[in-house]
Amino acid sequence: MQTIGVLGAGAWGTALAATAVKAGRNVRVWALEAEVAEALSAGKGNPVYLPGIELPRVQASSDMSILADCEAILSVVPAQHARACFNELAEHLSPGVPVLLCSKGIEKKTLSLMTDVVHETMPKATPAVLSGPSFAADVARGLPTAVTLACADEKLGQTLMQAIGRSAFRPYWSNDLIGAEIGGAVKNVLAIACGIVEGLELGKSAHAALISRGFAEMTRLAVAMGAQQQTLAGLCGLGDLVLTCSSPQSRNMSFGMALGQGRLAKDVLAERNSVTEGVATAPALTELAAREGVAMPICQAVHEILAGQKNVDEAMTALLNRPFKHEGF
Ligand SMILES: NC(=O)C1=CN([C@@H]2O[C@H](COP(=O)(O)OP(=O)(O)OC[C@H]3O[C@@H](n4cnc5c(N)ncnc54)[C@H](O)[C@@H]3O)[C@@H](O)[C@H]2O)C=CC1
Ligand SMILES: O=C(CO)COP(=O)(O)O
Repeated sequence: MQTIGVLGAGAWGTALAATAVKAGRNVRVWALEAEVAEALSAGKGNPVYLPGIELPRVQASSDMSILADCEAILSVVPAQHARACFNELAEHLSPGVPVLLCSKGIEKKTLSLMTDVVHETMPKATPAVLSGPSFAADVARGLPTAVTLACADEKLGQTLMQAIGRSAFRPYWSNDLIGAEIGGAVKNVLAIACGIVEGLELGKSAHAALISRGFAEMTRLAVAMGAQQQTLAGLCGLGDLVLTCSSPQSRNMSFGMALGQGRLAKDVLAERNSVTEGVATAPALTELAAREGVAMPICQAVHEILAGQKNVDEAMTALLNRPFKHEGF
């Protein structure tokens, strides 16, 4: 597998393109913005979404035909834009090409996971999932990182791992796509909750309790949707939850911190050009949890705050006054 396409040139798409180049691949990138594509093609990196990071020259364009003939595609567009992008990508994709889903979210309108969106829009593509604790800036700087690469076919999984992996970027194979997807999507909503706890200065004990009880929510939903429980204990579940809930480098966590400090969601979001995936995933998760009959009180509290149904203090009081119960998942 020599030629890799990257759909989406935000911070993560850029970091993954850099990784694939370092792993020895030819890399072609589709960027929404022509100026981003021009900068990437000129060897100037991505001054809009990942400034200050060097990226050796890649072929980039804002015309999606650049991805035709790639042997694998890394999809790194925000979850709410994936369907529209895949509809366009379908015209350029050869049958059977693996599409490695690297974004973390659930489609709000349909409650679809990204693999579902691939099946619906590109039925001949082979979906796989890449998810785990990995800040784009860390990966682009070549700092050590490990991620889950979930793919139903182990041989194809090995091929994809060889294509993009290297010593500083270590993929681990799993056959559990649903577990990998749910882990990545839920941790973003929980990171907003952790940020709120941090912004309210409720202390590290509350923070740790939230991570543990949030992990129980993530696992419950994933298992109800057919995932293996052990997947959630891995990089794409607990690993990413710990990373994202522990650092204001996370957009979701820093967004939550701002809410905890009394700022309005719309004001914080208006200041950003980057995506805060948990904002769209929170309402989707609340609906999914109801559909699957699982309790996700922390994620629901985040949704209620974002929907203006409760303020931060009311949501926190409601969580703290839930009945005492058995600790299990
Ligand atoms: N930044 C990170 O450290 C990591 C991000 N991710 C995931 O990767 C995905 C992309 O995030 P980032 O690369 O950080 O994005 P970003 O926040 O750096 O940039 C936003 C991206 O959204 C794109 N965009 C905006 N409107 C669009 C539209 N209508 N159609 C298609 N694309 C559109 C922009 O072109 C840009 O590429 C998200 O799902 C995120 O959760 C996953 C792991 C790490
Ligand atoms: O997914 C990430 C790290 O694994 C990035 O998290 P944020 O989108 O919250 O910055």
